[in-house]
Amino acid sequence: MHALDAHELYRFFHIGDDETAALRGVSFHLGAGEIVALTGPSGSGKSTLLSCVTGLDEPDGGHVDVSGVRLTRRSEAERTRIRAGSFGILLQSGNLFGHLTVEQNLRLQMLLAEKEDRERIAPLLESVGLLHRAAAFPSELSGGETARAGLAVALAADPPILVADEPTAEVDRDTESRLIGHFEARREAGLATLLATHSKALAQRADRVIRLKDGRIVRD
Ligand SMILES: Nc1ncnc2c1ncn2[C@@H]1O[C@H](COP(=O)(O)OP(=O)(O)OP(=O)(O)O)[C@@H](O)[C@H]1O
Repeated sequence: MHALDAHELYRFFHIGDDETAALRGVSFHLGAGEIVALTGPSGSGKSTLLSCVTGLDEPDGGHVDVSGVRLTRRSEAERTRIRAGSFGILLQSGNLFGHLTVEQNLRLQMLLAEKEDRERIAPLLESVGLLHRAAAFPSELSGGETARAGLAVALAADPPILVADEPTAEVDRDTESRLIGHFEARREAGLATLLATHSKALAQRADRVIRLKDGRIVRD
Protein backbone atom coordinates (compact mmCIF):
# COMPACT_ATOMS: atom_id res chain seq x y z
CA MET A 1 0.00 0.00 0.00
CA HIS A 2 1.36 3.42 -0.96
CA ALA A 3 1.26 6.59 1.12
CA LEU A 4 -0.53 8.23 -1.80
CA ASP A 5 -2.16 6.87 -4.95
CA ALA A 6 -3.59 9.06 -7.69
CA HIS A 7 -5.73 7.26 -10.27
CA GLU A 8 -6.56 8.85 -13.63
CA LEU A 9 -7.11 12.37 -12.35
CA TYR A 10 -8.96 14.86 -14.56
CA ARG A 11 -9.64 18.49 -13.76
CA PHE A 12 -11.27 21.03 -16.07
CA PHE A 13 -11.68 24.76 -15.55
CA HIS A 14 -14.23 26.86 -17.40
CA ILE A 15 -14.08 30.57 -17.97
CA GLY A 16 -16.94 31.66 -20.20
CA ASP A 17 -16.90 29.34 -23.24
CA ASP A 18 -13.22 28.48 -22.73
CA GLU A 19 -12.29 25.14 -21.19
CA THR A 20 -8.83 24.40 -19.76
CA ALA A 21 -7.99 20.75 -19.19
CA ALA A 22 -5.54 21.25 -16.31
CA LEU A 23 -5.22 17.48 -15.63
CA ARG A 24 -5.88 14.86 -18.31
CA GLY A 25 -5.62 11.42 -16.76
CA VAL A 26 -2.74 11.70 -14.27
CA SER A 27 -1.84 8.55 -12.32
CA PHE A 28 1.10 8.15 -9.97
CA HIS A 29 1.98 6.84 -6.54
CA LEU A 30 4.14 8.05 -3.69
CA GLY A 31 5.71 5.51 -1.40
CA ALA A 32 6.61 5.88 2.28
CA GLY A 33 10.21 7.06 2.54
CA GLU A 34 10.15 8.45 -0.98
CA ILE A 35 10.85 11.95 -2.29
CA VAL A 36 9.11 12.65 -5.59
CA ALA A 37 9.73 15.87 -7.51
CA LEU A 38 6.96 17.16 -9.74
CA THR A 39 8.33 19.31 -12.55
CA GLY A 40 6.99 20.89 -15.72
CA PRO A 41 6.53 24.27 -17.34
CA SER A 42 4.29 26.96 -15.91
CA GLY A 43 0.65 26.05 -16.50
CA SER A 44 1.35 22.32 -16.90
CA GLY A 45 -0.94 21.42 -13.98
CA LYS A 46 1.43 21.00 -11.01
CA SER A 47 -0.49 23.18 -8.55
CA THR A 48 -3.81 21.71 -9.66
CA LEU A 49 -2.45 18.22 -9.06
CA LEU A 50 -1.21 19.12 -5.57
CA SER A 51 -4.60 20.62 -4.69
CA CYS A 52 -6.39 17.48 -5.91
CA VAL A 53 -4.14 14.97 -4.13
CA THR A 54 -4.55 16.80 -0.80
CA GLY A 55 -8.33 16.97 -1.16
CA LEU A 56 -8.34 20.78 -1.14
CA ASP A 57 -9.82 20.56 -4.64
CA GLU A 58 -11.97 17.78 -6.09
CA PRO A 59 -10.92 16.22 -9.39
CA ASP A 60 -13.66 16.00 -12.07
CA GLY A 61 -12.59 12.41 -12.76
CA GLY A 62 -10.46 9.79 -11.08
CA HIS A 63 -9.68 9.46 -7.39
CA VAL A 64 -7.02 9.71 -4.72
CA ASP A 65 -6.27 7.20 -1.97
CA VAL A 66 -4.25 8.12 1.14
CA SER A 67 -2.69 5.06 2.77
CA GLY A 68 -5.41 3.01 1.10
CA VAL A 69 -8.25 5.28 2.27
CA ARG A 70 -10.36 7.02 -0.38
CA LEU A 71 -10.04 10.80 -0.11
CA THR A 72 -11.98 11.84 -3.21
CA ARG A 73 -15.72 12.54 -3.11
CA ARG A 74 -15.89 12.43 0.66
CA SER A 75 -17.61 15.10 2.71
CA GLU A 76 -15.62 18.25 3.46
CA ALA A 77 -15.46 17.20 7.14
CA GLU A 78 -14.03 13.78 6.27
CA ARG A 79 -11.47 15.23 3.89
CA THR A 80 -10.43 17.73 6.55
CA ARG A 81 -9.99 14.93 9.07
CA ILE A 82 -7.90 12.80 6.68
CA ARG A 83 -5.86 15.86 5.71
CA ALA A 84 -5.10 16.82 9.32
CA GLY A 85 -3.84 13.34 10.15
CA SER A 86 -1.89 12.64 6.97
CA PHE A 87 -0.62 15.81 5.32
CA GLY A 88 1.65 18.77 5.85
CA ILE A 89 0.80 21.18 3.06
CA LEU A 90 2.43 24.27 1.63
CA LEU A 91 0.67 25.54 -1.48
CA GLN A 92 1.18 28.83 -3.30
CA SER A 93 -1.82 30.30 -1.50
CA GLY A 94 0.15 29.94 1.75
CA ASN A 95 -0.76 28.23 5.02
CA LEU A 96 -0.23 30.86 7.72
CA PHE A 97 -3.00 32.33 9.87
CA GLY A 98 -2.56 36.11 9.83
CA HIS A 99 -3.63 36.69 13.44
CA LEU A 100 -1.05 34.23 14.82
CA THR A 101 2.73 34.67 15.10
CA VAL A 102 5.08 32.33 13.27
CA GLU A 103 5.60 30.30 16.44
CA GLN A 104 1.86 30.16 17.18
CA ASN A 105 1.22 28.97 13.62
CA LEU A 106 3.65 26.10 14.19
CA ARG A 107 2.05 25.20 17.52
CA LEU A 108 -1.42 25.24 16.00
CA GLN A 109 -0.32 22.87 13.24
CA MET A 110 1.10 20.49 15.86
CA LEU A 111 -2.13 20.68 17.88
CA LEU A 112 -4.30 19.97 14.83
CA ALA A 113 -2.21 16.89 14.06
CA GLU A 114 -2.25 15.94 17.77
CA LYS A 115 1.56 16.00 17.85
CA GLU A 116 2.42 18.89 20.14
CA ASP A 117 6.15 19.07 20.88
CA ARG A 118 7.40 22.50 21.94
CA GLU A 119 11.01 21.31 21.97
CA ARG A 120 10.89 20.94 18.20
CA ILE A 121 9.83 24.51 17.47
CA ALA A 122 13.13 26.37 17.94
CA PRO A 123 15.31 23.86 16.01
CA LEU A 124 12.78 23.81 13.19
CA LEU A 125 12.66 27.61 12.95
CA GLU A 126 16.44 27.76 13.17
CA SER A 127 16.80 25.27 10.33
CA VAL A 128 14.71 27.45 8.01
CA GLY A 129 16.62 30.56 9.18
CA LEU A 130 13.67 32.08 11.01
CA LEU A 131 14.38 31.72 14.73
CA HIS A 132 14.71 35.50 15.04
CA ARG A 133 11.26 35.94 13.45
CA ALA A 134 9.38 33.52 15.76
CA ALA A 135 7.31 36.34 17.28
CA ALA A 136 6.54 38.03 13.94
CA PHE A 137 3.09 38.05 12.37
CA PRO A 138 2.81 36.91 8.72
CA SER A 139 2.13 40.49 7.55
CA GLU A 140 5.56 41.46 8.92
CA LEU A 141 7.47 38.84 6.89
CA SER A 142 9.15 39.21 3.50
CA GLY A 143 8.11 36.91 0.63
CA GLY A 144 11.02 34.53 1.25
CA GLU A 145 10.41 34.52 5.01
CA THR A 146 6.73 33.78 4.44
CA ALA A 147 7.59 30.81 2.23
CA ARG A 148 10.06 29.44 4.79
CA ALA A 149 7.62 29.95 7.68
CA GLY A 150 5.01 28.12 5.64
CA LEU A 151 7.37 25.24 5.06
CA ALA A 152 8.19 25.07 8.79
CA VAL A 153 4.44 24.86 9.48
CA ALA A 154 4.03 22.10 6.89
CA LEU A 155 6.92 20.17 8.47
CA ALA A 156 5.93 20.89 12.08
CA ALA A 157 4.05 17.69 12.86
CA ASP A 158 6.32 15.32 10.89
CA PRO A 159 3.37 14.52 8.63
CA PRO A 160 3.27 11.11 6.91
CA ILE A 161 2.97 13.01 3.60
CA LEU A 162 4.50 16.42 2.92
CA VAL A 163 3.14 18.23 -0.13
CA ALA A 164 4.89 21.47 -1.02
CA ASP A 165 4.61 23.76 -4.02
CA GLU A 166 7.97 25.39 -4.86
CA PRO A 167 9.37 25.03 -1.32
CA THR A 168 12.76 26.46 -2.27
CA ALA A 169 11.60 29.18 -4.68
CA GLU A 170 12.66 32.16 -2.62
CA VAL A 171 15.65 30.91 -0.64
CA ASP A 172 19.41 31.28 -0.98
CA ARG A 173 21.62 28.31 -1.69
CA ASP A 174 22.55 27.61 1.94
CA THR A 175 18.92 27.57 2.98
CA GLU A 176 18.04 25.39 0.02
CA SER A 177 20.58 22.78 1.11
CA ARG A 178 19.23 22.90 4.67
CA LEU A 179 15.72 22.37 3.36
CA ILE A 180 16.90 19.48 1.19
CA GLY A 181 18.41 18.09 4.41
CA HIS A 182 14.91 18.17 5.95
CA PHE A 183 13.45 16.27 3.01
CA GLU A 184 16.22 13.68 3.19
CA ALA A 185 15.67 13.26 6.94
CA ARG A 186 12.02 12.56 6.15
CA ARG A 187 13.11 9.88 3.68
CA GLU A 188 15.25 8.27 6.42
CA ALA A 189 12.25 8.36 8.76
CA GLY A 190 10.06 6.58 6.20
CA LEU A 191 7.91 9.66 5.50
CA ALA A 192 6.69 10.57 2.01
CA THR A 193 7.46 13.89 0.30
CA LEU A 194 5.95 15.35 -2.88
CA LEU A 195 7.48 18.61 -4.12
CA ALA A 196 6.54 20.69 -7.14
CA THR A 197 9.71 22.45 -8.13
CA HIS A 198 11.64 24.26 -10.82
CA SER A 199 14.88 23.69 -8.88
CA LYS A 200 17.34 21.33 -10.58
CA ALA A 201 19.23 20.87 -7.30
CA LEU A 202 16.08 19.70 -5.59
CA ALA A 203 14.91 17.47 -8.47
CA GLN A 204 18.34 15.80 -8.55
CA ARG A 205 18.01 14.76 -4.91
CA ALA A 206 14.56 13.24 -5.41
CA ASP A 207 14.09 9.48 -5.77
CA ARG A 208 11.86 10.04 -8.80
CA VAL A 209 10.92 12.93 -11.01
CA ILE A 210 7.43 13.16 -12.50
CA ARG A 211 7.22 15.62 -15.37
CA LEU A 212 3.92 17.20 -16.37
CA LYS A 213 3.13 18.84 -19.68
CA ASP A 214 -0.32 20.11 -20.65
CA GLY A 215 -1.90 18.16 -17.83
CA ARG A 216 -0.29 14.81 -18.67
CA ILE A 217 2.74 12.94 -17.37
CA VAL A 218 5.49 12.92 -20.00
CA ARG A 219 8.94 11.42 -20.26
CA ASP A 220 11.90 13.79 -20.62
N1 LIG B 1 -9.05 28.22 -10.72
C1 LIG B 1 -8.73 28.18 -12.01
N2 LIG B 1 -9.57 28.67 -12.94
C2 LIG B 1 -9.28 28.63 -14.25
N3 LIG B 1 -8.13 28.08 -14.77
C3 LIG B 1 -7.25 27.57 -13.87
C4 LIG B 1 -7.50 27.60 -12.45
N4 LIG B 1 -6.43 27.02 -11.83
C5 LIG B 1 -5.58 26.65 -12.81
N5 LIG B 1 -6.06 26.99 -14.02
C6 LIG B 1 -5.42 26.71 -15.32
O1 LIG B 1 -5.04 25.33 -15.33
C7 LIG B 1 -3.76 25.17 -15.94
C8 LIG B 1 -2.80 24.51 -14.94
O2 LIG B 1 -2.51 25.47 -13.92
P1 LIG B 1 -1.56 25.13 -12.68
O3 LIG B 1 -1.61 26.32 -11.75
O4 LIG B 1 -1.96 23.82 -12.13
O5 LIG B 1 -0.13 25.02 -13.38
P2 LIG B 1 1.33 24.96 -12.73
O6 LIG B 1 2.07 23.91 -13.48
O7 LIG B 1 1.22 24.84 -11.25
O8 LIG B 1 1.92 26.41 -13.08
P3 LIG B 1 3.03 27.29 -12.28
O9 LIG B 1 4.35 26.57 -12.42
O10 LIG B 1 3.00 28.60 -13.05
O11 LIG B 1 2.53 27.45 -10.87
C9 LIG B 1 -3.32 26.56 -16.39
O12 LIG B 1 -3.69 26.70 -17.75
C10 LIG B 1 -4.12 27.49 -15.50
O13 LIG B 1 -4.35 28.73 -16.15
